[in-house]
Amino acid sequence: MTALELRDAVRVYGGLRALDGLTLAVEAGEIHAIVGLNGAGKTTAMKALVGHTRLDSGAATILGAPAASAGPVTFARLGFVIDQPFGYPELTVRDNIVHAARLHGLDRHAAVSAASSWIARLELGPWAARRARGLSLGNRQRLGLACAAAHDPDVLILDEPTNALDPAGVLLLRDVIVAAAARGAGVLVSSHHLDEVSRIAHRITVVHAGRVVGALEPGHADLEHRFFEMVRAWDADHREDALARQEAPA
Ligand SMILES: Nc1ncnc2c1ncn2[C@@H]1O[C@H](COP(=O)(O)OP(=O)(O)OP(=O)(O)O)[C@@H](O)[C@H]1O
Repeated sequence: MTALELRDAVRVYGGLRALDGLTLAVEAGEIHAIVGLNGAGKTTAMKALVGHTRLDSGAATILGAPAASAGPVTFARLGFVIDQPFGYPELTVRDNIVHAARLHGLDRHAAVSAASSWIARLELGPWAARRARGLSLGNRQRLGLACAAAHDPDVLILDEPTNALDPAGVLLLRDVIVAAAARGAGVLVSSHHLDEVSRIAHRITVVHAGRVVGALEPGHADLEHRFFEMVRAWDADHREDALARQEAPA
């Protein structure tokens, strides 16, 4: 089953085509990584998939439902961290996870139990009773992951989840992603760390200038080199588009 799909997605901000005909899909049980330079369109693609930005044309679907009009039943099956990790600053780490799980449909007992197990799993124990506003960036990222994943979603979307994580956090995150896919969830993850995505992704798609410009083979040597080759080849073939992107008004 297709967990997520963007088809011919176009999103224009001012004069800039943040998405310019982007098409990609994530199947159930699949880890699909998107990689690209700053400004390539990765976050915009994810926002379109969760209905946080509208498309000018094309389609975005979650579990077969149009993303823009997906209701609570669909959203209860989705978990995501896009841009800022989720977390109410005034709530404790534990209460944040409980509330996130409740918002995703778990009853109180299941939510409390999920919070305890995710605090242990992401090694957040020392901070469980602290308010989120006092957390370090890395621990906020761990909390955001727990809030996105504590209800065992069928679809998980993670935008650069390793950003602020220490090496222990990266290992924990890797386990969460691999385990989610192993139980059948579709996972879409964006990253600048080709080595990291190469370890876990089933598919790596290169996004550039708001579109798909190629795919990298996970586990293959010298992914950076191949990545830059693809990006430069596109720029060379589309000099005017590349220049227009640099000069587009903000
Ligand atoms: N709300 C907005 N208003 C105007 N322009 C925007 C907006 N959101 C994104 N953009 C522009 O759209 C383009 C794609 O941005 P996006 O955040 O999707 O890139 P990205 O691939 O996630 O980049 P990064 O790796 O830096 O996070 C960029 O040029 C960005 O400046």
